[in-house]
Order: sequence, then structure tokens, then C-alpha cells
Amino acid sequence: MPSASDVASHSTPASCWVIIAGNAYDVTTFIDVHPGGRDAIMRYAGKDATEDYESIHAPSLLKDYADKVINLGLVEGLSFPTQGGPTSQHLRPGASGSYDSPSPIPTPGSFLPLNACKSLEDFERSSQTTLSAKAAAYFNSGAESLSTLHGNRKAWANIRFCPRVLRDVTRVDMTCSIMGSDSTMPVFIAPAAAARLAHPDAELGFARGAARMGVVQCVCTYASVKPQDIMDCFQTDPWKRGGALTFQLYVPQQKERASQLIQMAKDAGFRALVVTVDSPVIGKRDDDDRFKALADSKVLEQEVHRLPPLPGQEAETLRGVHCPALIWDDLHWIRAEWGDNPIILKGIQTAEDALKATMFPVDGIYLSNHGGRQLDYAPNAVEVLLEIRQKHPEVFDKLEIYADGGVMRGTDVVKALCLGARGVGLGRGFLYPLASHGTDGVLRAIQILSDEIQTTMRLLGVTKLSQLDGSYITYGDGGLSPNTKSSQSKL
Ligand code: HEM
Ligand SMILES: Cc1cc2nc3c(=O)[nH]c(=O)nc-3n(C[C@H](O)[C@H](O)[C@H](O)COP(=O)(O)O)c2cc1C
Repeated sequence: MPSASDVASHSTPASCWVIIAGNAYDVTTFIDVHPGGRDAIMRYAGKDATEDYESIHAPSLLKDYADKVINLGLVEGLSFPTQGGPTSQHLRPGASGSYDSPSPIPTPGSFLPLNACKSLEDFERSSQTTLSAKAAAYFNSGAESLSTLHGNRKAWANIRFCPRVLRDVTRVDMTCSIMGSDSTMPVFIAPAAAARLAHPDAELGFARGAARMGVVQCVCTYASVKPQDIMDCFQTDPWKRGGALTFQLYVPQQKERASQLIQMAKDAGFRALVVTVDSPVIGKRDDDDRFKALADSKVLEQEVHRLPPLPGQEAETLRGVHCPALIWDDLHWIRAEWGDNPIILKGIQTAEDALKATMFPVDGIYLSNHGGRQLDYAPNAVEVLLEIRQKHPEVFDKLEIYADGGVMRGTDVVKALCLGARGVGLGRGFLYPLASHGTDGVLRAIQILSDEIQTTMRLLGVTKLSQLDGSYITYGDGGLSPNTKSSQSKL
């Protein structure tokens, strides 16, 4: 049985041990292949990494990597925290971190009680007082100059409505099908990693929201709760009234791991596979990287004499988490492994790729620039929807089209539908309510969006989603090209 001082004596890259949940692990051969980067582990070399590890990773992950992360057994005389409990990472209302929020978008405000949160922006401001400094850096950050991050929000504001009056709008129906499952509204919870960083309810808060409000949640590869536990929580929720869970797949560097993930998702009963294709490498997020660098200053002191890799030769390790060799033809084996349930490609960013997707065995595409976190100056979903309408309108009839990025209001959702999207995902729009109020925040956020979408529909003079088309909006000075909204569905 190793002691804490045994662990402390293994604190260099040549021999690195860490403690997680009371067990010592030898991670020496894992440091250089750790998907979250070398420094993330070296920060805890010889120390207890439980709090940071559990805020980001599902506990089962360590077993999956047993060949590289070697369990040396329980550490002598150590009492350890239970996974899932609140930690100092989750600062309570009013106790904001000492590090200023790096992204200019969220303005730190005061903590707002649940009943005072009237919009998703209220949750956003409130959450900046409850997020730890580390979590704020992770959730708020975007790629490089933040141009795409800011552009996402502005894009929706550039669209104006053309409302019709004197129509009977007593009853409004928002029900629809999202990725093959019934949904009470055209909104779903986008995949966002490491939700435990936001709140101890983590992805379970989203699962309860999906089950109780009848919407779809997309669970991500890097969920901080085991996917099977999220599914169990969803299915056994005592207040469940509908909803469905889909699984977001990042194809890992070793493709065989993708097969294991697909099999797990099938066995657990996820209804659709959302394959993220915009991340052959992780985007360069300066605010997040800077925050980590400040936390890593001790690690850097130890390694200051190492020469940086030669330009061009760092490619294998630089930002490498996913399979950079994934190509269109891989969709055939992914389809063969997954079976007949819907496959959606997440991260399509041009009309050209939207058209190409119609030639592969997928059911839908999901227009997304990853919340401005991947390629800086990437187009936003509004621009891509307009480009598809202009260049390849037939795509709307062949594939279901989903969209996300900067959506914070029901009006944004309705605008996306007028442009031809079937449903709209929210990443931060649900992360912030979770961070601010846990499960209750997620429920309230869904309720707010429902109210906003119905109000917008009534004020536009429509009562069914199928009535929304290009005639209800204008974009810029030129107006829109003729309505080409999908008339038939593949799902
Ligand atoms: C062995 C103990 C481990 C420790 C101490 C550890 C620690 C960390 C920390 C602190 C981060 C946050 C990044 C940062 O702040 O710089 C991180 C990120 C990450 N870790 Fe680990 N980790 C461990 C094992 C694993 C394993 C087995 C995997 C398997 C896939 C993994 C996958 C990831 C990924 C994908 C991220 C990036 C998450 C994101 O940015 O979305 N880690 N890790
Ligand atoms: C903190 C955070 C983590 C994310 N993690 C993932 C992920 O693991 N997989 C993925 O496909 N997309 C991920 N995304 C992107 C979201 O699925 C979605 O595309 C994006 O958040 C939409 O933009 P919005 O945050 O402005 O709504 C993440 C986004 C955020 C903000």
C-alpha cells in the first residue's frame, strides 16, 4: 500500500504518480498522450488530483485506460471525497473567483434567485458569480480573436421579422421531431463537455431537464458523468414526461476506441449518433490556455530549460485529442457500427459540405462552429443556412438541418426555423442556468425558451412550426431568396 509520501516522491516526468479518489496511479507513460495535455497532469505530479479530475472526467475513464494509468492501490491512511459532492470548484453565490472573466461577453453581475431569472442572459450574468475561475475560463472562452464567438450572437440580431396580424393565434403547437425523437419544442441541449465544472448536478441536471420538459439532450463523449448513469437518471426520473438522449461522438485518435464508444452508446439506448466533424484538432482558445498557463507556472519553472519543438514538428501532440485522419468515407463504417438509427454530422460549415453529406449515409447535418471555439472567423449558422438556400436548396429536402451558435432567445430559434433549420441547439444557453441554479436552472431555462418561442409565433401570426418560412424574415438590405424550407423528412 503506497503512502502519501511515496506518491510525493514521484513528481517528475520521469516518474509521475497522482492520487485520485484515495488511489495512487502511476501516469508516467500517460502524461504525453493525455488528451487534456501534459501540463494538466504535471500540475498534480506527486499530489492529490481528485478535485480537478472529478470536475471534468467520468470516474469510469480510469478503468478504460488501465493499460496506461496504472492503479497502485489505496493510499495508506487517506480519507477521500465521494464523487459528485460539491467541491470548492463550485463557488457559492456571491463568491466569484479572483480571476476576471476572460471573455468580454458575459458581464459579471449579482447572483439572481431563480424566480428573478427572466431570460437566459440573466442566467448568464448570474452564473459569472457562481462559476469557479477555471470554469469561467473554460465555458466563456472562444477561439483566438473571439471573432466567431461574438459573430454568433450578432448574426441573429441581423435578421428582422415580418409579422402578420389579424390571425387566430389562440393555440400554438411547437411539437416536432428532433433527430428522430419526439420533442415538445424545436430546441435541444447541445453537447458540452465537463458540465460538472459548472455545477455538481453536472450532465444529470440536463438529463432531468430533458426528461421533465420533453426535449432532447445530446450527451457528449467527454461528459463528466458516465453515459450509462446519465441514461439511467433520464429513464428513471420520477417526473419524466418525455424527451430523448442522443450521443455525441468525437472519433478518438485510435479509431478502434470509436467502435467501443459507438457500441456503448447503442447498448445504453441512445437514440441518435451526433458525429462531431469540426475538431480534427482542438481550437486555440487563448483565454482558457492563458488561465491554465498561470496555474501551471510551477510546472513551467521546472521545464523552462526544455527547447520548444521545431516549428512544424509539434503536430502530433499539439492540440491533438481526436482523430485528425477522419474522412468522409469513414462515415460508411460508422454507419455499419451504429445501425439504422439517425446519424447527424455536427460542425458542417459550408453549403459545399452540406451537399456532400447528401451522398453519404447520414440523416442530418448540424450547422455549427462549435460555439466559436474552433476556427476563428468561421461562418455562423445564419450565414451557412443562407448559403445553402442560395447554392444548394435541395439539401433541405434530403437532410434534416440543425443549427447552433449564440442562441439565447426564442426569437433566435424562430429565425433559424424560418431559414430552414428543423431544430436549434444551445450550449452556453443551458450551461449558464446549470452553473447558476443546477437542475432547477435548466428546467427554468427550457420554460423561458418555450414562453419566448410561443410568444414570438403568436406575434408573427403563426400557430405551427411548419408555417415558419423565409417570408417571415428579412436579412440585411436584400431580403431572402425564395422559400426553400424542407417539405419532407428523412427521419
Ligand atoms: C490520470 C489522471 C488524470 C488527470 C490528473 C487528469 C487531469 C486533467 C485536467 C486537470 C484537465 C483539464 C485541463 C487543464 O486544466 O489543463 C484534463 C482535461 C482532459 N482530460 Fe484528463 N486527466 C486524467 C486522465 C484522463 C484520461 C484517462 C482521459 C481519457 C480520455 C482524459 C481526458 C481528458 C480530456 C479529453 C480533457 C480535455 C477536456 C476538454 O478540454 O474538453 N484525462 N484532465
Ligand atoms: C464549454 C463547452 C464545451 C463544449 N463541448 C463540446 C463537446 O464536447 N462536443 C461537441 O461536439 N461540442 C461541444 N461544444 C459545442 C456545443 O455543442 C455547441 O456547438 C456550442 O456550444 C453552441 O454555441 P453556444 O454555446 O453559443 O450555444 C462545447 C461548447 C462549450 C461552450
